[in-house]
Amino acid sequence: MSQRTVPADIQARAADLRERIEQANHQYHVLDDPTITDAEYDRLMRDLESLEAEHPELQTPDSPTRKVGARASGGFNEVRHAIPMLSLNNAFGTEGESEQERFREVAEFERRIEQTLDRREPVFSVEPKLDGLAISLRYEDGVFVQGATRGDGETGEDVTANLRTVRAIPLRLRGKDWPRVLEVRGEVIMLRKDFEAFNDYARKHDEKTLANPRNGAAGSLRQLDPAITARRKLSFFAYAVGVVEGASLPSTHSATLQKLRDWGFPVSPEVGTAKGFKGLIAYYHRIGEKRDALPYDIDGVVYKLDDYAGQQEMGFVSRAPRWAIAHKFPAQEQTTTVEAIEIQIGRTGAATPVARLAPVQVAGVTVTNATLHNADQVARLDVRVGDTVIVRRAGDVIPEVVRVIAEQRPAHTKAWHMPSHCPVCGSELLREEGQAAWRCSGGLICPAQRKEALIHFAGRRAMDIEGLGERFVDALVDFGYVHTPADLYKLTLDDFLEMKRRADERDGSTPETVKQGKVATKWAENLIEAIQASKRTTLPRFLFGLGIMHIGESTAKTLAAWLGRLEFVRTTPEMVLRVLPDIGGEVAQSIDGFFEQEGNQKVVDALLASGITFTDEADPSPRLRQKLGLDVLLDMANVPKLGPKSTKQLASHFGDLKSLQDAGEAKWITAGMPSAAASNLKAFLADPKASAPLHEAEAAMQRLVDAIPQTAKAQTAPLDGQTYVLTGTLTSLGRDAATERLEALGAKVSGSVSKKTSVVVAGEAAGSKLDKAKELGIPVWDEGQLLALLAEHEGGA
Ligand SMILES: NC(=O)c1ccc[n+]([C@@H]2O[C@H](COP(=O)([O-])OP(=O)(O)OC[C@H]3O[C@@H](n4cnc5c(N)ncnc54)[C@H](O)[C@@H]3O)[C@@H](O)[C@H]2O)c1
Ligand SMILES: [Zn+2]
Repeated sequence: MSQRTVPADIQARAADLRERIEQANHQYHVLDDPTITDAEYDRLMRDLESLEAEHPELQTPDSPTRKVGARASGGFNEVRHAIPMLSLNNAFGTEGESEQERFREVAEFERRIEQTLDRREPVFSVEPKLDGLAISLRYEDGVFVQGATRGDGETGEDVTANLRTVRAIPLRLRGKDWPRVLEVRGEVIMLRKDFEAFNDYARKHDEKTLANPRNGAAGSLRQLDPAITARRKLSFFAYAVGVVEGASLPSTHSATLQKLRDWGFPVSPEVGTAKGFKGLIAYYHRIGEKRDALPYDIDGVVYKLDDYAGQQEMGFVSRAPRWAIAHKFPAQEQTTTVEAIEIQIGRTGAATPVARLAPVQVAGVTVTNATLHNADQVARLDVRVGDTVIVRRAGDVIPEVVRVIAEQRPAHTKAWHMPSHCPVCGSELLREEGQAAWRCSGGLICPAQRKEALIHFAGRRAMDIEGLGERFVDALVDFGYVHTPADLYKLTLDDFLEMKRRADERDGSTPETVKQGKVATKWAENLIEAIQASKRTTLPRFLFGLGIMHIGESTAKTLAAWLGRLEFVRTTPEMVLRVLPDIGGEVAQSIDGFFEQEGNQKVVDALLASGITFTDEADPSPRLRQKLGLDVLLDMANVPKLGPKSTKQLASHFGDLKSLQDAGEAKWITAGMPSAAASNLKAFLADPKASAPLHEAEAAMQRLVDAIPQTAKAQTAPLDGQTYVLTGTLTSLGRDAATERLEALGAKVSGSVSKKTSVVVAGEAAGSKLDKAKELGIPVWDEGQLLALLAEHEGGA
């Protein structure tokens, strides 16, 4: 056999390439789950092609170099294509001086057509090469009857039901002059924005993400349940026709595309015509520059000889026409290795894991970092330092790691975990329940969050410093005038004028001070006045302004209402904070953690030293007495077998921890405690590590109770346990004031109506909440009724 003339190692290489290509084809075309990048696939294919060219004896009719796609077996009916759906030959750029050299393959393609047809500078249809899935749509008497995938070019899959859910595909043709039978070919794609939206959702809900839009399109179209296809937004562009019966088409491809537009098919607006090699390359550059801004992924452009007579004459090779070629762009996905996984802290404190990569060219740009989005995504992909990964860069989206190539993982890698502390400021990283994102808790002291923290601090609902907007905060921080909110109170008129001058200079605008002389200092005087005025504030505003994680306005109010003074908010340990209403473990931990941080303590001290005073500081609420005590402490201890009944008994017998401990096990049992629980409690108290927080909590409780004036009765607030919902415009009171006053009386104010709502107060133009209230039979009041309630109780408080 002639094969014997080919050296064994070459034969082995060809066999190896074929196997790898077949495997990749199966992954890509049948499973919609590629394991190598297109760039790598193209390299394998090129290697095989050149081996086969050098050793023609190696060529076999079933070589992947001669085949189109793959025959799928996905549970769909088969559709035979009367006219085969072919592939395209590819042209890649190479190194070279002139464009003729760099685009040698395109030049050869064009020259060959010139020579064969004996025509100078033929006209081509030039089109973006959409990166999706080729399909064929059959229309009979103007009605869509069948749609199929390309498959192996001869036989595809019947995906009619799924295609009917793609909006861009007309179910009925427009106009009248269409052929009785018309087959339209084109690409089903997923727009980048739909792809991003799909993945955003998946990452938030801890579901599998799509690797890229082409995968999204192919995977979605080949779902057995059309409802799933309908939910994934797919788009379509037409670029060719197949079978045509009962009418003749124009004589050129470009005129046919115009007809398709008239009949209601979307054709890419980037499609045009060009003359000769120069025209082709000009188009390539033009679309290349536009590539990032296009709403969809393209992996190149396609040049097609425009007139059908010429196409006929050029004919076909095994798997592709000779009258067309795909000119590829640099690939949007490449493989590289992960050198480190680091954390980046955003303006709002969000911690994003970022992969540091061995530098790699992706879509024409050197990429050294890629986002991993969030900790869940790292876990889902199981990205590790040392891994070989596929990186994708498309459009203006930041490059991202889309998958790990598991087979190439080196030995001894370790799974990655979110670090416990912020790399910028050292504060703890915390995660909100049910949220994918981790955040740095060092709001005030974290340089990464400085600007956002200042804007929050100065905000209307916090310290309310009018006029201190984003632009000034940017400048104050960038030029080093302000590091923490406390620095604001030290700023002088000269600081502001100087800062503004530099900001204007940086923005390239003419400084107003120069333009208008003295008058222009008024704004700075006003700002300083606003800063000084903000010193007289309320405790909830101040607490909210500190930007402690999880502390919204309402939690700030709860803290102030129960603990009374900043001093107590600062010193009450987590365990005790938890007994306050609506303050769960996470919130308590966050408050405690914040005030334990030395940097935060310094900032708060500096703020107080600058003269901040609270108009509403008060004694701790007398209601606290009921919430504190030995029974509550023992509850916190979580001693096994110690139920609420024994806790109560012990508390009433012994009063505090010390008396309890002094009394000893025997007396506890006499006091009614089960012996098993007693020995557990004994062990607990004997272990200083376990019981220390309890002692600390008891001391904090004592401080609070001591601060409650002896005369104050342990009264409950008049509206305790009631929930109000405010809706519409409250004209005489305003919603904020109404909320504040209701809460001061012990009521809860909620944003949504539920069965637990006591009353809905409806102002002007109240909307859906009113309907909901009626539906649930909840009393609806007007503003007058609310005012009457407030007057009744506020007088007596
Ligand atoms: N990563 C992998 O494992 C893997 C495996 C197999 C194939 N692939 C990718 O697929 C390519 C080969 O697949 P192929 O045979 O479909 O070839 P192709 O994608 O290079 O070219 C043919 C296809 O281009 C598409 N196309 C887009 N715009 C077009 C237009 N305006 N006019 C005509 N066609 C247009 C059609 O779907 C057509 O079928 C490879 O180069 C590689 O990029 C990747
Ligand atoms: Zn930080």
